[in-house]
Amino acid sequence: MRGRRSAIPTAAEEPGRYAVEMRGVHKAFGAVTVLDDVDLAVRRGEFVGLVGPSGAGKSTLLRLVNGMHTVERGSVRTLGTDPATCSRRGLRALRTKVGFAFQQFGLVGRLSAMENVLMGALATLRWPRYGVMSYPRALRVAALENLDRVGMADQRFQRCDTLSGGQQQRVAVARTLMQGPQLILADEPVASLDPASSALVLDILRRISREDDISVLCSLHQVELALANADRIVALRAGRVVLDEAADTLTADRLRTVYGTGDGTDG
Ligand SMILES: Nc1ncnc2c1ncn2[C@@H]1O[C@H](COP(=O)(O)OP(=O)(O)OP(=O)(O)O)[C@@H](O)[C@H]1O
Repeated sequence: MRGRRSAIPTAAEEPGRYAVEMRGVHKAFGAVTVLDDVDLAVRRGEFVGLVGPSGAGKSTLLRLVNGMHTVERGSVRTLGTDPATCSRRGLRALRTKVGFAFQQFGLVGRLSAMENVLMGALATLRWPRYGVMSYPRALRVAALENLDRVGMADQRFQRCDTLSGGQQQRVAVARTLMQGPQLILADEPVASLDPASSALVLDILRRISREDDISVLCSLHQVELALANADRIVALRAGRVVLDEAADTLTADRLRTVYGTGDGTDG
C-alpha cells in the first residue's frame, strides 16, 4: 500500500495529470467499513477497469468520485476538484464534465433515441424542451453525430423502450457524449447485456475514450471484458485495493483469484 501511494505523484506535483485521484480513502456506513485506505489514480485519457466481488465497494467508490458520498478520511480529487468541498454550483459545474453509464440505462422509454440523446445537452439550455425540433439545430447535428458514433443513427426515430438492452446502452453513451465529458464513470454498464452486446458497448466506450481523450473508470464483473478493454485494472476486495496493474501484464486467471474463487466464476 505504502509503495503504491508514493508511486502516484500528487496533483500538486503534476497538475492536470489525473482525472481521478484518491488517497487514503476511508468510507463507512455506520459501523461497516466499505472502503479502507484506498489509493487510486486515473490518468487523463486512461481507461481503468474496476473489478472485485459483489459488495467490494466499487459502486461506493464511483459515488465518491461523483460527490454523491463523502469520505470519512482521505482525499478525493475529480478533475482536480474535491467534490465534497464544492459548493452546489461547483458540484453542478463539475458534474457537467463527468458522464455516467449505469446498468440501468436511465433513458425515457417513450421518447425516441434522438430525443434521449438531445436530453444530454439540457444542462446547457435555459428552458426545458419538448420534441426534437425544439432543440437548436447545432445540438440536433451533434446528437446525430453522437448516435452515429455508437452505431445507432439508423434507429434515431425509434422509441427507446423498443430497443434492445445493448442498443439502449449505446444511446445512453451517445447522450453522455452530449455533455462533452472529460471523465466517464461507468457502473457495471454491461451487467444486464448478453456477451456480444457487452463486448460491443465496451468496445465503443474504449474507442471513444481514445478518440476524445476521455478518462473512463468502469466497474465490471466480467474479467475478460475488463482485460480486453482497460488500460489498467484496479481490483477491490472487501474495500481494499488488492491489485493495481497494467491490463497487458495480467492474465484472466490471476485476476480471478481476486474474486476468491479461482474457478472462473465471475462475481
Ligand atoms: N447507502 C448505503 N448505506 C449502507 N450501506 C451501504 C450503502 N451503500 C453501500 N453500502 C454497503 O457497502 C458495501 C459495498 O457496496 P457497493 O455497492 O459499493 O459494492 P459493489 O462492489 O459495487 O457491489 P456489486 O458488485 O454487487 O454492485 C455493501 O456491503 C453495501 O451493502
